[in-house]
Amino acid sequence: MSLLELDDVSVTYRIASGEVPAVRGVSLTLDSGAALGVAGESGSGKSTLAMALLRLLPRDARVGGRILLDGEDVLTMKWGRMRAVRWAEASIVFQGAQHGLNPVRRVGDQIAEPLLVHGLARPDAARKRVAELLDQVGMPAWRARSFPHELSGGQRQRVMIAMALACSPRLIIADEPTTALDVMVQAQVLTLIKELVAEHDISLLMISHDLSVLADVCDQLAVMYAGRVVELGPSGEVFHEAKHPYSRALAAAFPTVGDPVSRLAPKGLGGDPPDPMQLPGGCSFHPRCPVALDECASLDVELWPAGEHRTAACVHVRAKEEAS
Ligand SMILES: Nc1ncnc2c1ncn2[C@@H]1O[C@H](COP(=O)(O)OP(=O)(O)OP(=O)(O)O)[C@@H](O)[C@H]1O
Repeated sequence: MSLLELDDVSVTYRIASGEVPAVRGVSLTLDSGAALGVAGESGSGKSTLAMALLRLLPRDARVGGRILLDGEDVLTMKWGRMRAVRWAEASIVFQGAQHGLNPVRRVGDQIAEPLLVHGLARPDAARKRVAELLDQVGMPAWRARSFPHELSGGQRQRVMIAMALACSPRLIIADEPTTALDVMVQAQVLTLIKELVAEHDISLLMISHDLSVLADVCDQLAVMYAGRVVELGPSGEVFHEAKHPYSRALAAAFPTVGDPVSRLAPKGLGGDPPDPMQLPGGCSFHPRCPVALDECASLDVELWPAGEHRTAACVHVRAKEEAS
């Protein structure tokens, strides 16, 4: 059964000079207990999509489509219900924990806050739960008394994860949870996320520009380009044998040391992602695509079946499918 279902979700920011179509017609599902990764370069709309899920976008953002969390449409929820859902049913871990934590409050108080606000524990029980949560993220209980500036980047990110776990949500959205960390700490935090998700049967929607990280943690991978999903499928398959030329280039941009598959992959992408206010006609990727055909300048192909449980939005995939 799907815990999260996105149906034709779009997000447009209204700014002084016009409209920015940041997310365009995204449909995805995340099953209970599963992990879905959303990959893409900077500006592809990943964070906008994540924020839309819990209605955390600024007022100038207009969201369309349907976002069903356990069958309930997030976009039409009353604010009271929305507040109850945040933390308790779905929580979010942001990129760079220094921005997510209050610098002048002890971390234990911050971890306890969602429990107290949602009336899930009285202060004494909340204190015990904080110690338990710190233990789960590999930190000693006395750290509850620390202020964020007394912790390392990795420890701060662990605190954010403890906060996200506090109310035992069914869904955690992790937006670049390890990007600001050095490689060793990144690996530790990723292992922690994997373990916690498996142990607590939590569904995970994880966002990263790094396909290799997502392939390691997630079951399914969605690759976004210019606000659209251009490829979707089991993560190992999308990472190692991507069907869309953009996913192939993205995978090649993060070669795995000693992995012959990634060494054979095409080189990283040239050029820049397009300005969403001036998207190229046809397939948005065609000006950067190494295998573009003339028709790609005018034809915007939808997601086509690309093997079992896989889809990709590319004219070559469509041609192969039509020929078979
Ligand atoms: N508040 C805003 N007002 C106007 N445009 C915005 C706003 N926030 C984001 N955008 C634009 O929406 C597009 C998608 O941005 P978003 O931050 O979702 O991308 P991203 O893939 O998460 O990038 P990154 O990895 O750099 O965080 C970008 O073109 C960005 O400039």
